[in-house]
Amino acid sequence: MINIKYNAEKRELWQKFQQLEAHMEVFAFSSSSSSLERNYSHSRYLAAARDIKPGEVIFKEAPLIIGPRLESAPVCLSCFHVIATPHTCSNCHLAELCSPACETNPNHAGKECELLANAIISLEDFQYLTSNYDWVLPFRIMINIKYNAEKRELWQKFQQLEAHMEERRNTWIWESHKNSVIQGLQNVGLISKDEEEEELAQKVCGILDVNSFEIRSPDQELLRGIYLEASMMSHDCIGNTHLAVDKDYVMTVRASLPIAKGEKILFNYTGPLQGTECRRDILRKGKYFECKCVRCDDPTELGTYMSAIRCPKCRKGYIINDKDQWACQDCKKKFSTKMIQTVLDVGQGYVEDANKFEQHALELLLNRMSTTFHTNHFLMLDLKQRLLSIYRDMILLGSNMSSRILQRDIELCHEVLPVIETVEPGLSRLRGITLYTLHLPVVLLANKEIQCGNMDHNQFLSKLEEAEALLKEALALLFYEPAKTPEGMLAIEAKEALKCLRETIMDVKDQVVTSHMRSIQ
Ligand SMILES: C[S@@+](CC[C@H](N)C(=O)[O-])C[C@H]1O[C@@H](n2cnc3c(N)ncnc32)[C@H](O)[C@@H]1O
Repeated sequence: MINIKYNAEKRELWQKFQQLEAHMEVFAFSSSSSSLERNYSHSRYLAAARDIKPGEVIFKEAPLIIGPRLESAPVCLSCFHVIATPHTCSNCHLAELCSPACETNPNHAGKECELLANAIISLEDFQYLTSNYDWVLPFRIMINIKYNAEKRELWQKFQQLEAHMEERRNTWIWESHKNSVIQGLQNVGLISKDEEEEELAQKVCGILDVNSFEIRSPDQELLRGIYLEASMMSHDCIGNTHLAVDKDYVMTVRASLPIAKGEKILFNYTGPLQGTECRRDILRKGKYFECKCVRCDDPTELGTYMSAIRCPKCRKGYIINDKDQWACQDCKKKFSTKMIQTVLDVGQGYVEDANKFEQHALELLLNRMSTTFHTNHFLMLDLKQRLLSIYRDMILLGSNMSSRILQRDIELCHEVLPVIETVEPGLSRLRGITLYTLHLPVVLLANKEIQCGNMDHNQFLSKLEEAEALLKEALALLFYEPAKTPEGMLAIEAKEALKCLRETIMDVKDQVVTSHMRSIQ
């Protein structure tokens, strides 16, 4: 300690010493379903301690800490509801809350409130602290975990999370945290201008950036939270887990696919419907590694062609990226990354502008973009998802939709389902939502057809049974969603819809039997 740690000249050696393995926590997370392992590069990961079936709970975990994201809308620092009418805490005169009742909420009351109350700050610092949220989570980690003797063990576990300090040092993110978070912590008197304290604060920021999970507040605003065990899951662009966070922010990690004993427990750190370049970029810039999973290694993205562009030369083939070279699969013409990026940027621009488009304009755009992009291209999937959500809302609001639009709704569902099944196989929230969405036009169209006399009772019955099978499958997938989340509420709706549909099916079956009896009398 005296020669290395407290010797400013040996800062680098102290850092190297600290990075040596101490085996502090090797068995700390071991449970009956998962164990903590290390790979050849000493990076830690979770592995199955036994064979795990889809739907089985691997572990449940409460967050170590939660707080607003770096660029959050104004949320109450106590209850995380979006602030409608701001209320400044009457004790610290700094924290923005949503009501006086939130002053006593333990998320803010106590040490945090006291420290902020005693901070001597300038008007400029005050303005910064009240209009930014980036300092809140590092601040909470420091006061609640680091400076809390009862949480020494948790602080040690937190400190052992990957921070990628060397990759981040002196980069834009390092400078940005220095000018915002670190200054914020200094302003409220939590850390001094000492180099070692700044280094520690940078480490806290790095750990938060690399390991936080995005979670949703009661009104769906995104927050970030640290889950010590869950953060040990490695990434794969095809995960084998299903994560759900309930209203108390407790996370349940279930197997989404069968996981054999010894296999890694994996979670997709990015979105399932993002293209390879985009996923790799997020992982490179935010998690500091190159993904080498089977999906990233396959230029066709497991046959989905989610990043493929139509070849402007032969107009038959698709341009895909094989080992950093974009080329048409058919005519073999090569294209520069710059040109592909330009095409993507233009497409991205159209999709962003389409944010407020209504259904007709979105359909036109989708049609226009289909001359450039593969039907499963991630930009096309984005538009298709938006259309599906518009059609779902129209049906649920009781709009009178034509048979043509209902057919189109069914067609879109059938276009996106195979992609979802490939990139998020097994227990998939997205598939559950899409199956629920699909059953609606199937029922409505069948009702229209029988009313117009285009369908007999047997055909009607078989369509209703098709919708019943879709709903049953949707329910089996949405069953794991915590109540009070949008997906949990959809699961309740799906359960009700299934009950009604089964009653209708019974009635129709009675009618079929009655008409059959009549016909033979
Ligand atoms: C949330 S942490 C996971 C736990 C971490 N391995 C540890 O030892 O603390 C994320 C970090 O793990 C590593 N990692 C996760 N998945 C990876 C993968 N598929 N390939 C390479 N590194 C990975 C990266 O360093 C990444 O920044």
